[in-house]
Amino acid sequence: MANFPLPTPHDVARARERFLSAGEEAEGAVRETILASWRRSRFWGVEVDRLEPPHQPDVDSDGPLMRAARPVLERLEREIADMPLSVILTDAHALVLHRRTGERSLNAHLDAVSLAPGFSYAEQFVGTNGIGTALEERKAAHVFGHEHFSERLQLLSCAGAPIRNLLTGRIEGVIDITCWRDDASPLMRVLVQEAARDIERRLLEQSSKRERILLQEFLARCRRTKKPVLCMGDNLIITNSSAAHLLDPNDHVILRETVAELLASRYRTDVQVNLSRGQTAKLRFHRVPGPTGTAGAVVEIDIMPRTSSFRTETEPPDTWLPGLVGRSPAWTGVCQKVSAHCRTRTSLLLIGEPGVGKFALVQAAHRQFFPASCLSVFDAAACKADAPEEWLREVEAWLTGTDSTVVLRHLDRLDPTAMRRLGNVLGREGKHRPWIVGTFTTDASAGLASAGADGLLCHFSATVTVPPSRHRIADVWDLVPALLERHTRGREVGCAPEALRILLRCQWPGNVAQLDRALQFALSRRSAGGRIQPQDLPPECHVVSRRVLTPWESLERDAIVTALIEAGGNREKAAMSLGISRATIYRKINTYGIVLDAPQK
Ligand SMILES: Nc1ncnc2c1ncn2[C@@H]1O[C@H](COP(=O)(O)OP(=O)(O)OP(=O)(O)O)[C@@H](O)[C@H]1O
Repeated sequence: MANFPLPTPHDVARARERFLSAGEEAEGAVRETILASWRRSRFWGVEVDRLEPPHQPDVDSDGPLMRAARPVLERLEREIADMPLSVILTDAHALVLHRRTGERSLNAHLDAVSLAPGFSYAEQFVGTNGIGTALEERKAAHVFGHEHFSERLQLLSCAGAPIRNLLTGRIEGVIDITCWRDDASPLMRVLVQEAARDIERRLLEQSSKRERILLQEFLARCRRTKKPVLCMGDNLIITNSSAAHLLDPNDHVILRETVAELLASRYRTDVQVNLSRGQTAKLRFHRVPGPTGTAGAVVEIDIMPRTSSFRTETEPPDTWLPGLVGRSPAWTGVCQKVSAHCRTRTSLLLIGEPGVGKFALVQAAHRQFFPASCLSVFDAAACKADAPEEWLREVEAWLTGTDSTVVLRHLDRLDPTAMRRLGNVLGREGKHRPWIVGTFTTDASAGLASAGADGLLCHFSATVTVPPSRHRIADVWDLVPALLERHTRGREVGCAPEALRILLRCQWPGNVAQLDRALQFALSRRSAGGRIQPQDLPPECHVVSRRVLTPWESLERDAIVTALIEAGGNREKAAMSLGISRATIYRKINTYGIVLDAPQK
């Protein structure tokens, strides 16, 4: 508490005027927390005369925070009924989830300044205010009248208190009371702090048995290791201090998605991911069972020895198949298995996401072990759904009449009847015995294993799952030069270290095929030669999220990335060129996980 007289509203108004017009910072004329917040608001580029907080239509009005807060809000609302006060609850990003106001004119004014459900009152969008400033300061804040940065908020006073998850210490939201400037009282701050504590207690009670189990498992693992450890449940991510030190916000996005994917799939192994600062991390994944189903996962993170931008060449492992590159254990393991099945002509179903290299593996193994015989490829995409006989007849003729290799590609495209009939065909023994390989493409968003493949498994003697690129990201080191070489015969085109870093950070939902397309795109922009630079890469390389976008969202994301690159990374210029507000571009950059590393030329 300050032990000198608090500045009068008149002093504050004058200090604000001088700060805004001349950048003067009159010591003592305004509280230090407010001055710090004004500086931040200026740094964010918040416009004093324009108030345009970003809007998100889908607010989570029945999430854990809202459920815990509901009785507390109802009690407060009863207490303030008919008073010129508004009670507001936001999430941890200052997005308003709930507002209840005791007086009509105040209600209308709050609508006019968009302090309403679905709008974000984060400091970076609206400047100093009780909600955003409490989140920035991570403690209760009150902002009276002229202390607000924005002109449009001068008539209001507000007090906000952060609500913490007492298990994790993470801030879950803010409870705020807002009133007219002249009705303000320091008691508002006391009131919101009490309400925040009540909500925190209820959140703790509500936190399910699952979270407690998960937390115990996390603590037990942390006691056994000094390595970075991360724990993830439905609404919970906890890290130990070495993980907190290691990971930045972009890594959190990557890890959250990877762990969610592992939780959703039957895939149970260690995976590799590339962190945004360039290290490769091996994730040791431990599923934690809950009272019903899975409670979540505890993940130990091993940082692999750092390789420089130019990795040292080592001898290719004997598992390498001709024309294929990659030396991650996950990939060489797959090469080994396919080679073994090829040598013994064991019929094989290869399962994996689009573009992971299933067909390339069969081609390479065939070339390695049966170089003199032919490879026959039947693509199920060519099998007519209403008349599959023709395709099946042709397949059968080859299966029973040749000892070459027969590849049945894209078996996922067959409908159940055609699959059953193909099963019968595969069951009939022919005079010759070719090596039969089926490929089954799974949906990237459905995880590694797919229920659709189950019906086919019994018709093949073995199955091999080809892991997606994001789980063997170190292979990108070898893939980039190999794929470039394919498209630039005779032309010397390399990849600058900064561009390679971006390629290593990408999640590649379309796998090697997508990496190949990205390199072809970059080459088309480098027709004059020279090394590929970050700005040559396609827009999807500049994002860290792997959320599946609608076609419209992809177009929007690409337009924003392109505008940002053209504006040299300047968000304001990019927003202007797109004809959208600065607040909107900030929100979209967050939503799409757009990351532009260095200032772009
Ligand atoms: N390890 C690798 N080394 C070199 N090229 C690779 C490797 N893996 C994949 N490729 C290349 O990536 C592209 C996609 O591979 P491929 O067609 O085999 O994928 P797929 O898994 O069969 O895809 P889909 O299921 O979508 O048909 C091809 O150009 C292939 O040559």
